[in-house]
Amino acid sequence: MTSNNTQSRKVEQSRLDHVIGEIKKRQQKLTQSIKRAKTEEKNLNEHFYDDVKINYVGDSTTIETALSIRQQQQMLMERNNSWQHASGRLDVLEKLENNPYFARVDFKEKGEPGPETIYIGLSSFTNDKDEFLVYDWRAPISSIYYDGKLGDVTYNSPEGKQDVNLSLKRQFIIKDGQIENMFDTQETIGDQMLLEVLNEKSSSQMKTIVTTIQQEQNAIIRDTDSDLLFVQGAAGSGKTSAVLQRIAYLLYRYRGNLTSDQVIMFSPNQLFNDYVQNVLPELGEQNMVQMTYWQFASRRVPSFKVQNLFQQFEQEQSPASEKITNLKSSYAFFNLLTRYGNRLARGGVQFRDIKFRGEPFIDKEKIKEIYYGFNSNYKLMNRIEATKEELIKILNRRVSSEMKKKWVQEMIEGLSEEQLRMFYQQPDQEFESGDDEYKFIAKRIVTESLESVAKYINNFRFINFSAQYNHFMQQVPRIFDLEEHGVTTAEWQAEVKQTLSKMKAKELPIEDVSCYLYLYDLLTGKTGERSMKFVFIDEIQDYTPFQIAYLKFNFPNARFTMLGDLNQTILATEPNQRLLADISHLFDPEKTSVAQLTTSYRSTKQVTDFTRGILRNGQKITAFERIGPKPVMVSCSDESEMIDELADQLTAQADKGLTTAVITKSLQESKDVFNLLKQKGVKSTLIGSENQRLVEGTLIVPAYLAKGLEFDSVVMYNASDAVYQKESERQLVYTIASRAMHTLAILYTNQKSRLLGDIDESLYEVKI
Ligand SMILES: Nc1ncnc2c1ncn2[C@@H]1O[C@H](COP(=O)(O)OP(=O)(O)OP(=O)(O)O)[C@@H](O)[C@H]1O
Repeated sequence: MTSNNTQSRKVEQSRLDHVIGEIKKRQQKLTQSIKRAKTEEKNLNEHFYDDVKINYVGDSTTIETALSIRQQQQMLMERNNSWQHASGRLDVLEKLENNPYFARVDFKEKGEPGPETIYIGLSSFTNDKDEFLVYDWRAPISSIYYDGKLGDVTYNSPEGKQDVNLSLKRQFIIKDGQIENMFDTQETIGDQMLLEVLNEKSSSQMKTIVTTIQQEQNAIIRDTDSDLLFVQGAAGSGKTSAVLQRIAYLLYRYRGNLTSDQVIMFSPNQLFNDYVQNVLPELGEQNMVQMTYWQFASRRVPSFKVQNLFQQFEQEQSPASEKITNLKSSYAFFNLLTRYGNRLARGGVQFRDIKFRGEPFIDKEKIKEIYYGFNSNYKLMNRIEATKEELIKILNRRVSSEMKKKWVQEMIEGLSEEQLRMFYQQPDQEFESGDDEYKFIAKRIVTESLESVAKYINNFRFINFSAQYNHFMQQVPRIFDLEEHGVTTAEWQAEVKQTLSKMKAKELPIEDVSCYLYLYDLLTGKTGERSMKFVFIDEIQDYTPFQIAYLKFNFPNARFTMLGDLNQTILATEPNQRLLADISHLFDPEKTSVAQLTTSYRSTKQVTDFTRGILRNGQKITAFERIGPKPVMVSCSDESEMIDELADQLTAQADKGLTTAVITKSLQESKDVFNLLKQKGVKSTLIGSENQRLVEGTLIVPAYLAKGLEFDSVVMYNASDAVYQKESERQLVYTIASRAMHTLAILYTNQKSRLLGDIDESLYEVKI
């Protein structure tokens, strides 16, 4: 129902004018107080020492001086904090000024007399009398806007569940301080508003969805009970959107106890990081920490080159090595490593000599004796710490014997007067005798030289981690039933050989890097990043159970939100089938929630109905009623016709100012298409690496980089049967096609991929 009744619109506009007036007044006040605080800070800085009582006589006065300095510093800091806080607030007000709110709800609380009216916007705003003119969309009461139909509704407040009766729900579209449109709605969030939002063009940056959050999404956003919140959602159902608003919600809900650096989000690739980076700032919050699993793992092993996304996607694996990759990625393998780690308390740790000046200094036999000399109930962590302490003690004891060595004598003899003086504590240092001076210098030389050894010990370099990983792999057939996982001992041995030669060449396959890091952590007693409170993992279907278990181990105090679409696995690895079952072992079932999002908002009904047809055992996917053209399948006689067809389509799209992505299977094919188009004078941008930025216009992008993104129009290039044949590629085909918002074209030569064969013919047009 639309409420464009002129009278009520006038009333709303005049209320809006009033609120904007108040916001402007507040802005002025804040600007002045920032100015004042800045001037005060400047003055304080300039006259810092004027007000500090400096007195160098006697101990007590020095303390007084220090106190006085501290007080000055504190004042400075307070001024600084206050203007920084005020300027943060000013940023928010700037956002509110043009568009202070997007909704109004009227409701009556049980037992209260008249109905109350509240307005909901991006952030709260109160007038000088502390009356709320706007409520933050994250406030407990705002939930009724997203959750309830008119009538009785319940919401969660800090005091518990509250019942209210909702009598009006009004949505506004406000631009530059003017109400452009307003609707009254009975429903949770009126389709009309949603339609307006969804009909907009795509952009290279994701937008916020606060004005149209859907009820199921609201439940995900506001969940504060679960240790694990697992969101399964169809392509385009708003998983990523919901989760970004969830982060904003959590930062609001736990303000004071949670900062954005205690929230981390793992994303599928760096392109995606760029795509979502504006959402939180638009909501007035700072971005969380964001990285890919590859970045997370490879920064910890700087001496290795970790296999990247491109290599993973484009590698051809033999069936045997595929089986082994699956095994190494499994939860069973994670448990095996844990068991192996426990056994190391009894024997098997691989030590390395500690050398000094190229000579063995403490040999590995000695280190082993120390390490295993401690009480048998010592855990690995205590054992290594105690060993470290013992080795440092040995090091300290060796200083005096080392001082008598010939190299020290030679070194001192070779020093000029000036160089010698550099070792003095103070330039005019005096010694009782030449012998004293010699001893002093010798001690300094030796301690300085031994510093590198101390560092070596402190960094646990006396353990040879590569050899340890090798030892583990050699042990596997003895401590694990390989046959049960369909792997023969011979296959395993061949794999070990290959991994070792890769490690010699300083390369680590992605599945090995997690094992390697976990083993490292077990041995050194590293217990992860304990300060991280919330971990978000997007596209969870592309993670292996091992990686998830390792992330859980690495963030022991965090609550997890995992989002995924089990229909969109881009890397066709088998353990994903058991992903949910494996994950559930890691969390308390009482504290685990599973949410489903089934409506696809990204694509038109025609595109969604078509893409659903690609899936065999697809989860339930409902199309949102937004109408567009049917997808088109274009059969071309050969490659050159396919490029001609593509060029025609792109030219037509570009005229409409739409962003089109041409998605190919491999990077090489993207490069070829890009060059061929260039020859034809068609402008496009090749997205060949994760480090690029998304731009408007025509993009050529390989499938594995299109993950999580969306475009007005998608052309799936070369969807021929020769290219997409394997059943395991069905989800990849689905992922590609489901990137389209408004139009989708599929080009192929000869025969279209068999994976597109089951789609009902009424769902697409054919062009020959
Ligand atoms: N409640 C909503 N209101 C308006 N737009 C929405 C809403 N929910 C989702 N959308 C839009 O739908 C599109 C898809 O959302 P999003 O990328 O979050 O989906 P996803 O589930 O993460 O998709 P995929 O798994 O395919 O990457 C985005 O353009 C988003 O803005």
